[in-house]
Amino acid sequence: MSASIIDGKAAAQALRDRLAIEVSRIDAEHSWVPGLAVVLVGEDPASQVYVRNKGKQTAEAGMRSFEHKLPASTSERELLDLVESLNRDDAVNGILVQLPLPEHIDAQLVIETIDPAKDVDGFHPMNTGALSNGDPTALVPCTPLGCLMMLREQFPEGIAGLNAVVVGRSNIVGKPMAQLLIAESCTVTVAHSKTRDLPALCRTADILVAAVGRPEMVRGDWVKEGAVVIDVGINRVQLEGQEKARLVGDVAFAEAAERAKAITPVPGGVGPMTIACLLRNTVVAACRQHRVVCELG
Ligand SMILES: Nc1nc(=O)c2c([nH]1)NC[C@@H]1CN(c3ccc(C(=O)N[C@@H](CCC(=O)O)C(=O)O)cc3)C=[N+]21
Repeated sequence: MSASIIDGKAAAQALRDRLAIEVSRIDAEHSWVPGLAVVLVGEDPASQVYVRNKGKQTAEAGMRSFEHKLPASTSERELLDLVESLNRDDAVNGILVQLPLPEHIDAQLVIETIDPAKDVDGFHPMNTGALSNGDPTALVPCTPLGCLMMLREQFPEGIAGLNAVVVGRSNIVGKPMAQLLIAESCTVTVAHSKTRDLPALCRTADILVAAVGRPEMVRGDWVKEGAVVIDVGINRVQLEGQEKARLVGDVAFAEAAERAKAITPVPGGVGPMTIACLLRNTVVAACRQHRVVCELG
C-alpha cells in the first residue's frame, strides 16, 4: 500500500474560510468580531515566527488580534496582572499564553489564572475536566482537536470501535487526544517511554497518533497495513553540512507511508490545523460570551 498524504494546509485553509464567513455573519448581525490575545514572554525566534503567523491568520479571518510581547525578565506577578486585565477586557474573547514560559514563572499558575471561558488552548483544569467528563462545552486543546478533524475525514464510516494508539502522554497533546478518541468510542491505548514492546503495540493501531517529540522514532514496521497515521511531532534537526535545519516529525515518513492508508506530513500536516483550531476556539468562545448561536458545530 502507498499512503495518501493528508493535506493539513488545505484542511486548515478550508476551516479558516468557514470561520471567516461565520465572523462576517456575526459582525453583520451583532456588530462585534471575536478577539484573540496572544502573550509571548521572551524572544525565542521560533516562537516569534509562530506568534506572527497566528496574528496574520487571525486578521485574515476578520478577527481582532492583540499581541503582547514581554521580555524574558518579566516577573510572574507582571504576567498574572496582564492575564487578569485580559480577562476583564470585553474585546478579548480568547487568551493564549505561549508555552514554555521562562523557568522563574509557574506556568500552571498562569494557566489557572486565565478565565476558563477565554481559555482557547483548553489547558485550564475546568476545561480539561470538562473534556474528561465528555462535556460538549469544553474548550478542547487545539492540536488534538485538529488531529480529530483530520481523522474524521479519513473515515467516512466513522471511527467508533477502532483501535487507537496514542504515543505520548503530555497534558497538551497525548492526554486530551486520548480523551477525544474515547469520546468517539475508539478503543484507546496511551503509550509512553515506559511502555513495553512499543512496536508491537503500535502494530495493533488502526489509528496511530505520534506525539513524543523524538525525530522519526516511529518506524515503518510499527505501522499496521492500512492504518491512518497522525504525526504531531515538529522537530528541527540540523543535518551535517547543511545550513538550514530541517523539520521532521515523530514518524519516519517514507517508511510509514509504504504501509499506512493515509498519513500526515511534517510540515504541512498537524501544525497548520493547530492554528486554525485556535481561531475556531476563539470564535466559539466569543459566541458563548455574547450568548449568540455559533454555526460551527
Ligand atoms: N500555549 C501554547 N499553545 C500552543 O498551541 C503552542 C504553544 N503554546 N507553544 C508552542 C507550540 C508550537 N505550536 C505550533 C503550532 C503550529 C505550527 C505550524 O504551523 N507548523 C508548520 C511549520 C512551521 C515552520 O516551518 O516552522 C507546519 O507544521 O506545517 C508549529 C507549532 C503551537 N504551540
